[in-house]
Parts: sequence; C-alpha cells; structure tokens
Amino acid sequence: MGYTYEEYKVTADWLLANTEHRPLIAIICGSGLGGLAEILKDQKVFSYSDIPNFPQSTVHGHAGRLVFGTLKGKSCVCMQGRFHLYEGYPIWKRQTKSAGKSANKLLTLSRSVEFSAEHLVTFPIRIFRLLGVETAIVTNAAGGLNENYKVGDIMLIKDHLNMPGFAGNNPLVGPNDERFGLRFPCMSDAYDRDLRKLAKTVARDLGYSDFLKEGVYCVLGGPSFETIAECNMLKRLGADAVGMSTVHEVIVARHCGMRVFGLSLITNKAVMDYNSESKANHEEVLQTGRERASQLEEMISRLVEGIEPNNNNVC
Ligand SMILES: O=P(O)(O)O[C@@H]1C[C@H](O)[C@@H](CO)O1
Ligand SMILES: Nc1nc2[nH]cnc2c(=O)[nH]1
Repeated sequence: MGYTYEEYKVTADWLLANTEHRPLIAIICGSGLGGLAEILKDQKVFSYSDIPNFPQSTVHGHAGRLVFGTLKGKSCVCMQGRFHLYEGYPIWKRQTKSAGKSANKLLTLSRSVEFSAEHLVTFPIRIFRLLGVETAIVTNAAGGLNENYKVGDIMLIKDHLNMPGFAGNNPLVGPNDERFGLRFPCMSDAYDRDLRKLAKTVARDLGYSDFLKEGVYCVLGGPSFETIAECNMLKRLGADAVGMSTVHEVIVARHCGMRVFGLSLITNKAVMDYNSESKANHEEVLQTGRERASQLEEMISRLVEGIEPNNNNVC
C-alpha cells in the first residue's frame, strides 16, 4: 500500500509554507557523505522528525536533516540521511498524531494505513517533485566489484541491477497515480547521459580523471554485506559496484519525470577471494567518505553550476 497523492501533498505544502526556497535540484547524501549538505548557502534546515509524514533516519552516518539552500546560486534541497530497505520498515504503520509536535498537528488522517518499505524509502522523492525539483543527484557508498576499482574511486552510475526488484520489491508496486507518472516507465535511460558527460568534463577540469570511473551499480537488500560467492556472482552479472540504496529512489525519480545523476564512492573493495583477510565494515565506509569529502563537494558544486533547467524527458 502506498501514500495517496493528497498525503504527499500534505508534506510538500508544509515545506513550501515553511521555507522560501524553491529548489530545482535535490541531492541525496550517501553514507558518510552528509557533508555535501554543508556547502549549501542561506540554509534552512528541518529535522526529519519535524516534517509531517517524514520517515526517520536510523543509520550512523545519516543525520536525518533536510537542508534547503543555494549552491552556485542555484536553489537546492539536500537529504542529509536517506532511508534503506533494511532499516526495519517491512511494513510501517502511520503513527497517530503526537500532541505538542507542531508539524504532526497537521496530520489529521484517521485511517490506519500500512506502507511498504519501498514506499517509505522513496517518500522524499515525490515530495521533491511536488516542490518543483527537476534533477536528482543521488550519491552512495558502495563496494567495488570491478578489479580495476580502488578505494576512493568515484563511479558515475550508468546503469543499475535491481536485485530486490527481481523479487517484486519495486517502489512502483501498487496502484499507479498518473499524476506522478506512467504505469510502465522505461528505465533504459535512467541515468542522464548529458549529466554524466558534464560530470566527466568537470572531473577532468578538476584533475580527478585518475579516480573517476563509470559503471553499473547493483542494489541488494542488506544489511549484511555480501559473501565471497555473492560478490563473484554479481561481478559475472555485470555489476561494477554493490550497495544497499539508490535504485529505488532513481526508479521513483524517473517515474515522475526527474533527470537523474548518480554516483558511487567506492568505499571498500568487495572481497572476492577466499584467501583474503579483508572484511567489509561500516567504519571503513564512513572513513573513506571523510577522506574523499572535499573532492566530492567540489565535483558536485561544479556539476550543479553546469546543470541547465530540465526538459522533463520521461519516456
Ligand atoms: O546510503 P548508502 O547506500 O550510501 O549506504 C551504504 C549502504 C549501507 O547503508 C552502508 C553500509 O556501510 O553504506
Ligand atoms: N552491499 C554493500 N553495500 C556497501 N556500502 C558500502 N560498501 C558496501 C559493500 O561492500 N556492500
């Protein structure tokens, strides 16, 4: 079961009433990459807990704040903390309004509704669309499967493998609301080619070409990291990097007509060899994020500077 259009509008209208920013670009920060939000100027910050209907962040490295501001003179909104399938909302029941919480006072919906994890994870994307966002910049931390990748590489996402989707866990499952998009959106052009081209130019100008890659991101449900056999299988299937996010957001963003630019920071090398002593861990993921923070900020600033208004290129 998903949210209704009107329920999304409650949240969007609340935000529009509480900030003068009218963002055209949304930036979603991956694990350890929340510092990207700090580069916005003239900030207006909301804690997720103060926004009607908004889910809460539960993962270390995801602050749980929505930051509006300007970057290179362009109005942006930045999610400092995203939601993942594994966070334990297999089914989520709407909380009844809590007295005293100003934002929740707006929630007078009486029916008890259940939402699937996919709808929660992607809830902010439709809010962004209703705010007027045209372009989504989606970032994540990922394990490198491609043997040519090094820790600290930045991979432009050119395509994805949606493993939960193969089992029916697609955020568009359920009744389709044509006000958002088509019943059967195409995904063959999910990651905007022009924005990837722009990112390559930006990276070259900044001298980042040595650690810039382009590849296929594979999403799994998490939260356990992969076994050695799973890593080898994913590599054979054509994945260059593996993670636990992004794809659901991208599907919903494309469904409602946004352009998407995605990048993965390769925070660790996936373990592919039974003789290896390496073990994936979240601390290494966050540490690599800290080490590449300034280059990512510079790259995204320049990218935002070069983004032209959208032409709404849905299939
Ligand atoms: O939000 P992202 O996809 O960047 O976070 C990745 C996947 C897990 O949440 C976490 C594992 O360290 O990092
Ligand atoms: N699934 C998965 N997610 C990650 N996020 C950061 N590194 C990894 C990884 O190796 N595997």
